[in-house]
Amino acid sequence: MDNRLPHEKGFHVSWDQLHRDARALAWRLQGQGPDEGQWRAVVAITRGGMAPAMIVARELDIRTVDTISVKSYNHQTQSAPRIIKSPDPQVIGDGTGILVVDDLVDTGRTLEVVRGHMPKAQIATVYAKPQGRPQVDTFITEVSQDTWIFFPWDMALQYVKPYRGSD
Ligand SMILES: O=P(O)(O)OC[C@H]1O[C@H](OP(=O)(O)OP(=O)(O)O)[C@H](O)[C@@H]1O
Ligand code: HPA
Ligand SMILES: [Mg+2]
Repeated sequence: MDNRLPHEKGFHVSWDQLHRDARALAWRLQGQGPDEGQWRAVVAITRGGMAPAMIVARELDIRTVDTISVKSYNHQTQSAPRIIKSPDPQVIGDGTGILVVDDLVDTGRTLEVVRGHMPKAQIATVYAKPQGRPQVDTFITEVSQDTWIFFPWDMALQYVKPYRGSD
């Protein structure tokens, strides 16, 4: 057990679970926006933030949705994050009234870059690891730092061998 690689400690999230957790995030966020509880727009951090951002925008009735693309991981290896697509500056301004949504925060480096771009935005993720927690304003479920979260868009159903048996 202890000789497993860190990413082999897996937290596997189904579409159903993701939908439930993103809805729980929307429930937690409702009424917290700066303008009578509402936000002007949602900005999804692509690509993983797009599914939860859609669900949150639907629940909170936010019709303006933009994206920011931050590239840092190649599979499970991280390099210096950089913005490869910015949201419309006329929509986001300094981030006031903007709700930024991502699937998870791990080291927090992605959100650090996003915060630099929109200092006044509120940042929400569905899942959070301890190292990245200070970068998030609102999240739903915390998982340990040595757990790798597997999302439904990265998985497929497949046969699993029984614990006992010849093959
Ligand atoms: O807190 P950090 O250590 O910076 O990691 C968190 C980020 O890493 C993943 O995105 P990734 O860069 O893999 O791109 P993707 O969303 O397109 O899969 C995840 O969706 C977060 O955006
Ligand atoms: O645990 C994770 N799962 C998927 N993508 C990620 N990007 C950083 N950490 C993770
Ligand atoms: Mg991402």
